[in-house]
Amino acid sequence: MVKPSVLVTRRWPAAVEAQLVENYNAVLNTRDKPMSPTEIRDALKHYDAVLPTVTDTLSAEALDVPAAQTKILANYGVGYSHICEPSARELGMTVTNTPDVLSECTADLAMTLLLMVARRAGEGERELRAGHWTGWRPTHLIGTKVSGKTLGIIGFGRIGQAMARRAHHGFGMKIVVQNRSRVSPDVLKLCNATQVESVDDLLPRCDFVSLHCPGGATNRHLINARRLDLMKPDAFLINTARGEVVDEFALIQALMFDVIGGAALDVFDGEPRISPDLLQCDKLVMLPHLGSATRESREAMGFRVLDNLSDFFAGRTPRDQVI
Ligand SMILES: NC(=O)c1ccc[n+]([C@@H]2O[C@H](COP(=O)([O-])OP(=O)(O)OC[C@H]3O[C@@H](n4cnc5c(N)ncnc54)[C@H](O)[C@@H]3O)[C@@H](O)[C@H]2O)c1
Ligand SMILES: O=C(O)[C@H](O)CO
Repeated sequence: MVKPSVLVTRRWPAAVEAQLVENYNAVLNTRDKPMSPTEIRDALKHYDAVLPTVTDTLSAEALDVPAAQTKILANYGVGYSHICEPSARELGMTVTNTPDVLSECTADLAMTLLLMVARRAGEGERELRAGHWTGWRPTHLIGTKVSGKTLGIIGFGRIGQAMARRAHHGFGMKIVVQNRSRVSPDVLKLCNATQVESVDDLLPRCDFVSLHCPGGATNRHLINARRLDLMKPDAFLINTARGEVVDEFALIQALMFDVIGGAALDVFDGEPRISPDLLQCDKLVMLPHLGSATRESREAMGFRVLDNLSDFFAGRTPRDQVI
């Protein structure tokens, strides 16, 4: 039997690549450079499966391929807002993602960012490495206590709940959540969380606000100038969701004019390009999209893609089918 042809758009962990090559007629991207829209369109014409990541833009334009050979986009990652849903549907393509296996590690990173921005860890490290540390003193780099404070979580799905567990059970934080749909009382009870009706209700109540909703057009600029204004002047914003969820221009203004206390970002609008103005903000911690970047999660994400592919090619519904 001819093995299905599979294109992998980036380097993946070695053990997963080895399995892909064994099971499929797989082409790996040994250059590890993001594919251009033309390369993506070309791939859709020639491969049975394309395995993209967040760095590939599968826009309406890229998916405008009349005689596509590709029947499945098996995404490496849980967020799939880089794939145009209506176009994928129109082409009859199946789309899968890799939930769960990265939730704990992404929540760890969100907590890392929360602690770093509250305790001014980035500023401290920059000062020390620049050789500007003059020694311990009572007024040096005074941060904010985390324990017992109120954390607002926008998007109470897998990662939002993992974040709440860390904050509540580890740091005694009070949890307030806002989610698109109603959260079951049993789930709220696990962290003694309160669900509010809207983002506008949540923001003024919180000392920290952490974003865990998907990106895409619907959530673009969910956090804008008006909503930043609703936050407490000493509150902190943490974003490990998607860059477009926050209006970066509004955030820069809010940081420059002390509208909020600080922010910590793992994701950026138009990444890896970073607005030069963000680099000037001292009260900002920035990491290069590291949420799921552990050996364990990245391998598990790859094996989850393999599971989805083997279901699909065996004629079964993949466990992680999202489109
Ligand atoms: N930084 C990283 O490396 C990294 C890693 C993994 C995931 N992510 C991002 O995190 C997102 C969440 O992942 P997940 O597995 O928790 O997804 P999930 O589907 O389990 O949870 C998302 C939740 O957000 C809710 N939601 C959607 N829009 C909302 C809105 N406007 N207001 C309030 N709630 C809203 C949904 O109802 C859902 O409960 C992904 O889509 C991805 O973009 C980032
Ligand atoms: O959505 C995801 O899974 C991350 O952003 C990339 O791993």
